[in-house]
Amino acid sequence: MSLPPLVEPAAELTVDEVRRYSRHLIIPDFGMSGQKRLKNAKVLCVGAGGLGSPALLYLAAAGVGTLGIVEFDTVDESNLQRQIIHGQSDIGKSKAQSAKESVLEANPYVDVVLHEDRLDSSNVMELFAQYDLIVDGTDNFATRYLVNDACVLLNKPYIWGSIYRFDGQASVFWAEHGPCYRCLYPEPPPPGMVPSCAEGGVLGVLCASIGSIQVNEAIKMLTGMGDPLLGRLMIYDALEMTYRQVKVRKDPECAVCGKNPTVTELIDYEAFCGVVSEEAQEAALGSTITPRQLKEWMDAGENIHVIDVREPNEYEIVSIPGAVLVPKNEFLMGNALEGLPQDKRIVLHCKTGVRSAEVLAVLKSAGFQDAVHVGGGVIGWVNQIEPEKPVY
Ligand SMILES: Nc1ncnc2c1ncn2[C@@H]1O[C@H](COP(=O)(O)OP(=O)(O)OP(=O)(O)O)[C@@H](O)[C@H]1O
Repeated sequence: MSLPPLVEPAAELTVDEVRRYSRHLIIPDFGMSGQKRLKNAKVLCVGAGGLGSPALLYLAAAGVGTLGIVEFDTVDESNLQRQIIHGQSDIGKSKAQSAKESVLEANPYVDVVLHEDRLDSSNVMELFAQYDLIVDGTDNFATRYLVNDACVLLNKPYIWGSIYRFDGQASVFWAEHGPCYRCLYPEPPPPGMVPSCAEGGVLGVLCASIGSIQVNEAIKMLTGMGDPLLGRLMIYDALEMTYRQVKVRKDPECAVCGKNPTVTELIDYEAFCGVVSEEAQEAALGSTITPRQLKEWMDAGENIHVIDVREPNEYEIVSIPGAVLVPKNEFLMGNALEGLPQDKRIVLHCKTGVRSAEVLAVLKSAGFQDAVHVGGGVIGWVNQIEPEKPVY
Protein backbone atom coordinates (compact mmCIF):
# COMPACT_ATOMS: atom_id res chain seq x y z
CA MET A 1 0.00 0.00 0.00
CA SER A 2 1.39 3.41 -0.91
CA LEU A 3 0.27 6.64 0.73
CA PRO A 4 0.45 10.25 -0.46
CA PRO A 5 3.38 12.28 0.90
CA LEU A 6 2.78 13.77 4.34
CA VAL A 7 4.23 17.18 3.54
CA GLU A 8 4.40 19.65 0.67
CA PRO A 9 7.82 20.53 -0.75
CA ALA A 10 9.70 23.58 0.60
CA ALA A 11 10.12 26.38 -1.94
CA GLU A 12 13.81 25.94 -2.80
CA LEU A 13 17.05 24.33 -1.62
CA THR A 14 20.05 26.63 -1.21
CA VAL A 15 23.24 26.02 -3.20
CA ASP A 16 24.85 24.58 -0.05
CA GLU A 17 21.92 22.25 0.51
CA VAL A 18 22.06 20.99 -3.08
CA ARG A 19 25.73 20.08 -2.53
CA ARG A 20 25.03 18.45 0.84
CA TYR A 21 22.11 16.33 -0.32
CA SER A 22 23.42 15.53 -3.81
CA ARG A 23 23.45 11.76 -3.24
CA HIS A 24 19.73 11.91 -2.46
CA LEU A 25 18.97 14.26 -5.34
CA ILE A 26 20.38 11.88 -7.93
CA ILE A 27 18.19 8.95 -6.82
CA PRO A 28 15.44 9.08 -9.46
CA ASP A 29 12.52 8.37 -7.11
CA PHE A 30 13.84 10.73 -4.44
CA GLY A 31 15.07 13.74 -6.37
CA MET A 32 14.58 17.41 -5.66
CA SER A 33 10.94 16.92 -4.73
CA GLY A 34 11.73 14.34 -2.00
CA GLN A 35 14.49 16.50 -0.53
CA LYS A 36 12.29 19.59 -0.50
CA ARG A 37 9.60 17.64 1.29
CA LEU A 38 12.11 16.60 3.96
CA LYS A 39 13.19 20.22 4.33
CA ASN A 40 9.59 21.22 4.97
CA ALA A 41 8.97 18.34 7.42
CA LYS A 42 8.56 18.58 11.18
CA VAL A 43 9.41 15.36 13.00
CA LEU A 44 9.24 14.80 16.75
CA CYS A 45 11.44 12.16 18.35
CA VAL A 46 10.36 11.03 21.80
CA GLY A 47 13.46 10.05 23.80
CA ALA A 48 17.11 10.65 22.95
CA GLY A 49 18.28 7.27 24.19
CA GLY A 50 19.05 3.96 22.46
CA LEU A 51 16.66 4.29 19.51
CA GLY A 52 16.50 8.09 19.59
CA SER A 53 20.28 8.36 19.06
CA PRO A 54 20.51 6.81 15.59
CA ALA A 55 17.04 8.06 14.69
CA LEU A 56 17.90 11.70 15.41
CA LEU A 57 21.29 11.54 13.74
CA TYR A 58 19.93 10.00 10.53
CA LEU A 59 16.85 12.25 10.43
CA ALA A 60 19.19 15.22 10.77
CA ALA A 61 21.69 14.00 8.20
CA ALA A 62 18.84 13.27 5.77
CA GLY A 63 17.78 16.91 5.93
CA VAL A 64 14.53 16.90 7.92
CA GLY A 65 13.96 20.63 8.37
CA THR A 66 12.58 20.69 11.91
CA LEU A 67 13.49 18.11 14.52
CA GLY A 68 11.79 18.16 17.91
CA ILE A 69 13.32 16.24 20.83
CA VAL A 70 11.36 15.37 24.00
CA GLU A 71 13.61 14.10 26.75
CA PHE A 72 13.84 14.76 30.50
CA ASP A 73 16.83 12.67 31.52
CA THR A 74 20.59 13.22 31.80
CA VAL A 75 23.37 11.20 30.20
CA ASP A 76 24.60 8.29 32.32
CA GLU A 77 27.83 6.38 31.73
CA SER A 78 25.84 3.18 31.14
CA ASN A 79 24.05 4.89 28.21
CA LEU A 80 27.21 5.27 26.14
CA GLN A 81 27.38 1.60 25.06
CA ARG A 82 24.50 2.34 22.66
CA GLN A 83 23.38 5.97 22.81
CA ILE A 84 25.83 7.19 20.21
CA ILE A 85 24.43 10.70 20.04
CA HIS A 86 26.09 11.31 23.44
CA GLY A 87 29.77 11.04 24.34
CA GLN A 88 32.07 10.78 27.35
CA SER A 89 32.10 14.54 27.95
CA ASP A 90 28.28 14.61 28.00
CA ILE A 91 27.96 12.46 31.14
CA GLY A 92 25.69 14.28 33.59
CA LYS A 93 24.46 16.69 30.91
CA SER A 94 20.87 17.02 29.75
CA LYS A 95 20.29 14.40 27.03
CA ALA A 96 18.20 16.88 25.05
CA GLN A 97 21.01 19.46 25.01
CA SER A 98 23.65 16.86 24.23
CA ALA A 99 21.52 15.46 21.38
CA LYS A 100 20.96 18.94 19.97
CA GLU A 101 24.73 19.58 19.82
CA SER A 102 25.33 16.31 17.95
CA VAL A 103 22.44 16.95 15.56
CA LEU A 104 23.75 20.42 14.69
CA GLU A 105 27.24 19.00 14.24
CA ALA A 106 25.80 16.46 11.79
CA ASN A 107 23.71 19.08 9.99
CA PRO A 108 23.64 22.78 10.91
CA TYR A 109 20.69 23.39 8.56
CA VAL A 110 18.28 21.56 10.87
CA ASP A 111 16.06 23.58 13.17
CA VAL A 112 16.21 21.72 16.51
CA VAL A 113 13.40 22.32 19.00
CA LEU A 114 13.95 21.03 22.53
CA HIS A 115 11.19 19.98 24.90
CA GLU A 116 13.11 19.22 28.09
CA ASP A 117 10.25 17.55 29.84
CA ARG A 118 8.76 14.13 30.47
CA LEU A 119 6.09 13.49 27.86
CA ASP A 120 2.81 12.92 29.68
CA SER A 121 -0.93 13.47 29.32
CA SER A 122 -0.60 17.14 30.25
CA ASN A 123 1.73 18.15 27.40
CA VAL A 124 1.39 15.51 24.68
CA MET A 125 -1.49 16.98 22.68
CA GLU A 126 -0.07 20.47 22.40
CA LEU A 127 3.34 19.07 21.50
CA PHE A 128 2.29 16.51 18.90
CA ALA A 129 0.01 19.03 17.18
CA GLN A 130 3.15 20.92 16.07
CA TYR A 131 4.62 17.96 14.14
CA ASP A 132 3.86 15.92 11.00
CA LEU A 133 4.99 12.58 12.39
CA ILE A 134 6.13 11.04 15.67
CA VAL A 135 9.13 8.72 16.07
CA ASP A 136 9.07 6.82 19.37
CA GLY A 137 12.43 6.03 20.92
CA THR A 138 11.20 5.33 24.44
CA ASP A 139 11.51 2.26 26.55
CA ASN A 140 8.36 1.96 28.62
CA PHE A 141 4.78 0.85 28.06
CA ALA A 142 3.09 3.83 29.70
CA THR A 143 4.73 6.22 27.23
CA ARG A 144 3.97 3.96 24.24
CA TYR A 145 0.25 3.83 25.01
CA LEU A 146 0.30 7.57 25.63
CA VAL A 147 2.03 8.23 22.29
CA ASN A 148 -0.35 5.89 20.50
CA ASP A 149 -3.54 7.35 21.93
CA ALA A 150 -2.40 10.93 21.30
CA CYS A 151 -1.48 10.01 17.71
CA VAL A 152 -4.90 8.42 17.15
CA LEU A 153 -6.72 11.41 18.66
CA LEU A 154 -4.66 13.88 16.57
CA ASN A 155 -4.52 11.66 13.46
CA LYS A 156 -0.71 11.54 13.36
CA PRO A 157 1.42 8.67 12.05
CA TYR A 158 3.37 6.88 14.81
CA ILE A 159 6.65 5.15 14.02
CA TRP A 160 7.37 2.65 16.74
CA GLY A 161 10.42 0.57 17.60
CA SER A 162 11.34 -1.70 20.46
CA ILE A 163 14.51 -3.53 21.45
CA TYR A 164 15.54 -6.11 24.04
CA ARG A 165 18.74 -8.13 24.25
CA PHE A 166 19.21 -9.42 20.65
CA ASP A 167 15.66 -8.85 19.41
CA GLY A 168 13.97 -5.87 17.85
CA GLN A 169 10.57 -4.94 16.47
CA ALA A 170 9.31 -2.02 14.42
CA SER A 171 6.07 -0.92 12.84
CA VAL A 172 4.13 2.11 11.63
CA PHE A 173 0.76 2.88 13.15
CA TRP A 174 -1.75 5.30 11.69
CA ALA A 175 -5.38 4.74 12.63
CA GLU A 176 -6.77 6.63 9.64
CA HIS A 177 -5.09 4.24 7.19
CA GLY A 178 -4.41 1.09 9.23
CA PRO A 179 -3.96 -0.35 12.70
CA CYS A 180 -2.75 1.48 15.81
CA TYR A 181 -0.46 0.15 18.56
CA ARG A 182 -3.48 -1.00 20.58
CA CYS A 183 -4.72 -3.09 17.62
CA LEU A 184 -1.44 -5.02 17.95
CA TYR A 185 -1.13 -4.91 21.75
CA PRO A 186 -4.58 -4.17 23.25
CA GLU A 187 -3.30 -4.50 26.83
CA PRO A 188 0.08 -3.85 28.41
CA PRO A 189 1.82 -6.94 29.80
CA PRO A 190 1.32 -7.52 33.54
CA PRO A 191 3.80 -5.40 35.52
CA GLY A 192 7.17 -7.10 35.85
CA MET A 193 6.46 -9.68 33.12
CA VAL A 194 8.45 -7.97 30.39
CA PRO A 195 11.80 -6.79 31.73
CA SER A 196 13.22 -3.48 30.50
CA CYS A 197 16.65 -3.15 28.86
CA ALA A 198 17.88 -1.78 32.21
CA GLU A 199 16.93 -5.13 33.78
CA GLY A 200 17.60 -7.54 30.92
CA GLY A 201 20.24 -5.76 28.84
CA VAL A 202 20.41 -4.88 25.16
CA LEU A 203 23.00 -5.31 22.44
CA GLY A 204 24.10 -1.74 21.66
CA VAL A 205 24.18 -2.10 17.89
CA LEU A 206 20.58 -3.35 17.85
CA CYS A 207 19.57 0.30 18.37
CA ALA A 208 21.09 1.14 14.97
CA SER A 209 19.23 -1.72 13.25
CA ILE A 210 15.83 -0.74 14.60
CA GLY A 211 16.39 3.05 14.79
CA SER A 212 17.41 3.11 11.13
CA ILE A 213 14.27 1.18 10.14
CA GLN A 214 12.27 3.87 11.93
CA VAL A 215 14.07 6.63 10.01
CA ASN A 216 13.63 4.75 6.74
CA GLU A 217 9.88 4.62 7.39
CA ALA A 218 9.77 8.29 8.40
CA ILE A 219 11.47 9.32 5.14
CA LYS A 220 9.07 7.16 3.11
CA MET A 221 6.01 8.61 4.85
CA LEU A 222 7.18 12.21 4.54
CA THR A 223 8.03 11.92 0.85
CA GLY A 224 5.40 9.35 -0.21
CA MET A 225 8.03 6.88 -1.50
CA GLY A 226 7.53 3.10 -1.32
CA ASP A 227 5.24 1.02 0.89
CA PRO A 228 5.16 2.06 4.53
CA LEU A 229 5.49 -0.54 7.28
CA LEU A 230 1.83 0.11 8.07
CA GLY A 231 -0.17 -3.00 8.94
CA ARG A 232 3.04 -5.00 9.15
CA LEU A 233 5.23 -5.81 12.14
CA MET A 234 8.94 -6.25 11.41
CA ILE A 235 10.66 -8.71 13.76
CA TYR A 236 14.44 -8.73 13.77
CA ASP A 237 16.63 -11.42 15.34
CA ALA A 238 20.24 -10.23 15.49
CA LEU A 239 21.62 -13.65 16.47
CA GLU A 240 19.91 -15.55 13.64
CA MET A 241 20.22 -12.48 11.38
CA THR A 242 16.63 -12.75 10.21
CA TYR A 243 13.92 -10.22 9.49
CA ARG A 244 10.39 -11.61 9.63
CA GLN A 245 7.15 -9.83 8.85
CA VAL A 246 3.80 -10.39 10.48
CA LYS A 247 0.56 -8.85 9.22
CA VAL A 248 -1.16 -6.54 11.70
CA ARG A 249 -4.85 -5.98 11.11
CA LYS A 250 -6.93 -3.07 12.28
CA ASP A 251 -9.04 -4.32 15.19
CA PRO A 252 -12.68 -3.23 14.82
CA GLU A 253 -12.99 -3.68 18.60
CA CYS A 254 -9.88 -1.56 19.35
CA ALA A 255 -10.41 0.57 22.46
CA VAL A 256 -9.12 3.73 20.82
CA CYS A 257 -9.46 3.38 17.02
CA GLY A 258 -12.25 0.76 16.76
CA LYS A 259 -15.88 1.29 15.79
CA ASN A 260 -17.04 2.02 19.34
CA PRO A 261 -13.99 3.40 21.12
CA THR A 262 -13.97 3.41 24.91
CA VAL A 263 -10.85 5.57 25.08
CA THR A 264 -11.90 8.93 23.66
CA GLU A 265 -9.51 11.06 25.66
CA LEU A 266 -6.16 10.50 27.36
CA ILE A 267 -6.15 8.28 30.44
CA ASP A 268 -3.78 7.67 33.38
CA TYR A 269 -1.11 5.63 31.57
CA GLU A 270 1.02 4.84 34.63
CA ALA A 271 -2.04 3.29 36.28
CA PHE A 272 -3.11 1.54 33.04
CA CYS A 273 0.31 -0.09 32.77
CA GLY A 274 0.40 -0.76 36.54
CA VAL A 275 4.07 0.16 36.78
CA VAL A 276 4.19 -1.98 39.94
CA SER A 277 1.37 -4.50 40.44
CA GLU A 278 -1.20 -3.84 43.16
CA GLU A 279 -0.21 -7.05 44.96
CA ALA A 280 3.44 -5.98 45.03
CA GLN A 281 2.55 -2.50 46.26
CA GLU A 282 0.42 -3.95 49.01
CA ALA A 283 3.08 -6.45 50.07
CA ALA A 284 5.75 -3.75 50.17
CA LEU A 285 3.63 -1.47 52.35
CA GLY A 286 5.28 -1.47 55.79
CA SER A 287 7.71 -4.21 54.69
CA THR A 288 10.32 -2.13 52.90
CA ILE A 289 13.66 -1.46 54.56
CA THR A 290 16.47 0.86 53.47
CA PRO A 291 19.95 -0.36 52.55
CA ARG A 292 21.19 1.31 55.77
CA GLN A 293 18.69 -0.68 57.85
CA LEU A 294 19.95 -3.88 56.22
CA LYS A 295 23.55 -2.93 57.01
CA GLU A 296 22.59 -2.30 60.66
CA TRP A 297 20.89 -5.71 60.87
CA MET A 298 23.97 -7.35 59.36
CA ASP A 299 26.34 -5.55 61.74
CA ALA A 300 24.14 -6.46 64.72
CA GLY A 301 24.16 -10.13 63.67
CA GLU A 302 20.36 -10.27 63.28
CA ASN A 303 18.91 -13.63 62.34
CA ILE A 304 18.26 -12.82 58.67
CA HIS A 305 18.55 -14.62 55.32
CA VAL A 306 19.29 -12.21 52.44
CA ILE A 307 18.11 -13.31 49.00
CA ASP A 308 19.02 -11.59 45.74
CA VAL A 309 16.25 -12.25 43.20
CA ARG A 310 18.10 -10.91 40.14
CA GLU A 311 19.66 -12.97 37.35
CA PRO A 312 23.12 -14.65 37.64
CA ASN A 313 24.83 -12.21 35.22
CA GLU A 314 23.60 -9.25 37.28
CA TYR A 315 24.84 -10.92 40.47
CA GLU A 316 28.23 -11.31 38.83
CA ILE A 317 28.49 -7.56 38.22
CA VAL A 318 27.78 -6.50 41.79
CA SER A 319 26.17 -8.05 44.85
CA ILE A 320 25.44 -7.41 48.51
CA PRO A 321 27.83 -9.37 50.76
CA GLY A 322 26.24 -12.58 52.02
CA ALA A 323 23.21 -12.41 49.69
CA VAL A 324 22.18 -15.74 48.18
CA LEU A 325 21.11 -15.69 44.52
CA VAL A 326 17.64 -17.10 43.76
CA PRO A 327 16.22 -15.55 40.55
CA LYS A 328 12.68 -14.17 40.68
CA ASN A 329 11.26 -16.81 38.34
CA GLU A 330 12.21 -19.56 40.78
CA PHE A 331 9.73 -17.98 43.19
CA LEU A 332 7.07 -17.27 40.59
CA MET A 333 7.14 -20.93 39.51
CA GLY A 334 6.99 -22.01 43.16
CA ASN A 335 10.32 -23.93 43.06
CA ALA A 336 12.18 -21.78 45.55
CA LEU A 337 9.70 -21.77 48.41
CA GLU A 338 10.60 -25.19 49.82
CA GLY A 339 14.26 -24.39 50.39
CA LEU A 340 13.61 -21.27 52.46
CA PRO A 341 14.70 -21.28 56.11
CA GLN A 342 11.69 -21.09 58.48
CA ASP A 343 13.70 -19.82 61.45
CA LYS A 344 15.16 -16.71 59.84
CA ARG A 345 13.68 -13.46 58.64
CA ILE A 346 13.82 -13.30 54.84
CA VAL A 347 15.23 -10.11 53.31
CA LEU A 348 14.79 -9.81 49.55
CA HIS A 349 16.49 -7.46 47.15
CA CYS A 350 16.90 -6.94 43.41
CA LYS A 351 18.39 -4.13 41.32
CA THR A 352 16.04 -1.30 42.35
CA GLY A 353 13.19 -2.86 44.32
CA VAL A 354 10.59 -3.72 41.66
CA ARG A 355 11.27 -7.44 41.28
CA SER A 356 11.86 -7.95 45.01
CA ALA A 357 8.44 -6.39 45.76
CA GLU A 358 6.84 -8.94 43.44
CA VAL A 359 8.61 -11.83 45.15
CA LEU A 360 7.66 -10.36 48.51
CA ALA A 361 3.98 -10.67 47.51
CA VAL A 362 4.56 -14.37 46.71
CA LEU A 363 6.33 -15.00 50.05
CA LYS A 364 3.64 -13.22 52.07
CA SER A 365 0.89 -15.28 50.51
CA ALA A 366 2.98 -18.40 51.26
CA GLY A 367 2.99 -17.44 54.96
CA PHE A 368 6.32 -15.60 55.34
CA GLN A 369 4.62 -12.65 57.00
CA ASP A 370 7.74 -11.02 58.45
CA ALA A 371 9.65 -11.03 55.14
CA VAL A 372 10.86 -7.63 53.93
CA HIS A 373 12.52 -6.21 50.83
CA VAL A 374 15.16 -3.55 50.31
CA GLY A 375 13.83 -0.36 48.68
CA GLY A 376 16.30 0.83 46.02
CA GLY A 377 17.88 -2.65 45.81
CA VAL A 378 21.56 -3.23 45.17
CA ILE A 379 21.85 0.16 43.45
CA GLY A 380 20.70 1.83 46.68
CA TRP A 381 23.13 -0.38 48.62
CA VAL A 382 26.08 0.70 46.48
CA ASN A 383 25.10 4.37 46.68
CA GLN A 384 24.64 4.34 50.44
CA ILE A 385 26.95 1.63 51.76
CA GLU A 386 29.64 0.55 49.29
CA PRO A 387 30.16 3.45 46.82
CA GLU A 388 33.39 1.89 45.55
CA LYS A 389 31.40 -0.92 43.91
CA PRO A 390 30.08 -0.62 40.32
CA VAL A 391 26.46 0.10 39.36
CA TYR A 392 24.89 -0.88 36.07
N1 LIG B 1 7.75 9.88 28.82
C1 LIG B 1 8.95 10.19 28.37
N2 LIG B 1 9.23 11.46 28.00
C2 LIG B 1 10.46 11.79 27.54
N3 LIG B 1 11.47 10.92 27.40
C3 LIG B 1 11.24 9.65 27.77
C4 LIG B 1 9.97 9.21 28.25
N4 LIG B 1 10.06 7.88 28.54
C5 LIG B 1 11.31 7.50 28.24
N5 LIG B 1 12.03 8.55 27.77
C6 LIG B 1 13.44 8.55 27.37
O1 LIG B 1 13.60 7.60 26.34
C7 LIG B 1 14.94 7.12 26.35
C8 LIG B 1 14.92 5.61 26.18
O2 LIG B 1 16.24 5.21 26.05
P1 LIG B 1 16.78 3.77 26.46
O3 LIG B 1 15.76 2.77 26.09
O4 LIG B 1 18.10 3.58 25.81
O5 LIG B 1 16.85 3.79 28.04
P2 LIG B 1 17.59 4.67 29.17
O6 LIG B 1 16.52 5.09 30.11
O7 LIG B 1 18.45 5.75 28.60
O8 LIG B 1 18.60 3.63 29.79
P3 LIG B 1 18.43 2.56 30.97
O9 LIG B 1 16.95 2.30 31.10
O10 LIG B 1 19.21 1.39 30.51
O11 LIG B 1 19.01 3.21 32.17
C9 LIG B 1 15.56 7.55 27.68
O12 LIG B 1 16.53 8.52 27.44
C10 LIG B 1 14.37 8.08 28.48
O13 LIG B 1 14.73 9.16 29.34
